[in-house]
Amino acid sequence: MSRSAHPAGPRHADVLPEGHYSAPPTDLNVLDHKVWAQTVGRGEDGVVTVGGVPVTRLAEEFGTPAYIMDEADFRARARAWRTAFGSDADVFYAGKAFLSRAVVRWLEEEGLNLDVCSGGELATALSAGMAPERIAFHGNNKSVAEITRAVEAGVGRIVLDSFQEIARVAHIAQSLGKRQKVQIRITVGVEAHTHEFIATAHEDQKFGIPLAGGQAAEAVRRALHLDGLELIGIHSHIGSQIFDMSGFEVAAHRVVGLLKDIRDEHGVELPEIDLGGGLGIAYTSDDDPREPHEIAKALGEIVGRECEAARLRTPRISVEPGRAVVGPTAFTLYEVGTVKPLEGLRTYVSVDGGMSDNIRTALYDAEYSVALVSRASDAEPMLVRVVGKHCESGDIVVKDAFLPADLAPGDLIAVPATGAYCRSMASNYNHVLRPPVVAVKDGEARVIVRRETEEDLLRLDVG
Ligand SMILES: Cc1ncc(COP(=O)(O)O)c(C=O)c1O
Ligand SMILES: N[C@@H](CCCC[NH3+])C(=O)O
Repeated sequence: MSRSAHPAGPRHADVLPEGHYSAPPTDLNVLDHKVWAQTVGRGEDGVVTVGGVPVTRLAEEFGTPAYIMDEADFRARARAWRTAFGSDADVFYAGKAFLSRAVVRWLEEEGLNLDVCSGGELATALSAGMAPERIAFHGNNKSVAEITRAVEAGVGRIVLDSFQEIARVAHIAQSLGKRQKVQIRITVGVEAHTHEFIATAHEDQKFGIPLAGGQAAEAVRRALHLDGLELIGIHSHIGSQIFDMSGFEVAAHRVVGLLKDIRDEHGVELPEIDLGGGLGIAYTSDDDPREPHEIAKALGEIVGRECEAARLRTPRISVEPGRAVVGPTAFTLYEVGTVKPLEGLRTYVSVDGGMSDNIRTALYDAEYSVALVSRASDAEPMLVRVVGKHCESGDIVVKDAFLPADLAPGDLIAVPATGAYCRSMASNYNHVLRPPVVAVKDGEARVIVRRETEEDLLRLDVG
């Protein structure tokens, strides 16, 4: 995710501080569709529209800050994954990226399944009418209550993450008189090229059972002999926001290797493998994401080739994209509150949200871009840091970016590519109310997750 510092042109060369900014774009009014949702555009009056609706109308009707989601774009991306993987594979959307009942319905209509990783996500899916057999249940520490609910509901699979969980799920299923379909999540020992907090396939982290030292093989041995379990496959998820395909390829190779060992030891050919999510998206114009059909082709080829060499029946593949489906489909709309130029440094632009609606910059040093969306401007670019309203100097939304020098309080600015892991990781820090999610399509806008109110906040405070 790193970018190198560029000389920023004569106007800035003598005043720019150390940083990781690119040169200012030649025209700040242009919106790059690498990072903006597909139906976003700038009208003749300079106001940005999405799904045919001007952002000024959205701000008036729904307030700011707000996450604005392009429903047509979400559906198109979901469909692109479905089409790329075809009928021999399953696509499980990872609900942790962003989940709401409307999203569950879109997924069902577009033919995607759903990965949930908590009782809350499971409850959301079930309450929206998702067929339980299309749900995969994840997590490294599912509670007994969560497992019981999932087994009772009849989820399509539970992904087992530890030896204790193998025994726990078997016991719960058996006591409910059921045989639960399960996969075992293994750690393939790949160092994914991403931020260390979101890499999950190296050995020294909490997820999965290591392939190393025969541990995964031992987990399979146990699962195959427990009456409450039907072992249907092996799962691997190497991390998130990954551009380099080689990690996925190594993972696929090692998972197929384990299938072969299982066949050789037990005479059983497991019918499925899941290769997780993790495909990166463009947060800035410097990022070059891979397309679903590229990953489908690469994974299909490697699994097919290796299974043929091992004389294994090719298992059904599944994948779990989250960010790559929903990330690019939304932007966060903010109103500018104050504009504070710091001589020789940069201009601090304070917005009406911050780290409570987007923690990713503080947590992962993530990079974002930003644009003035309530009007066009021909003013010179100025180097800005977009910050929130929280009592924290690390409350940064966009670390280094350029906005027009005539930016003023009351202007609307928007940060694109905030569909994934922003609303789902939002907090009430400083008792700030979480923003709504507004879905826009064909000239219509509707709230799919409403803005939190002070009543919502106080309802929980029962002391
Ligand atoms: C098991 C599992 N599957 C899928 C995902 C989705 O990842 P991403 O949003 O990067 O596609 C995650 C999160 O990293 C995960 O932990
Ligand atoms: N929440 C992370 C990714 C973790 C994905 C879940 N395993 C992000 O915002 O990038």
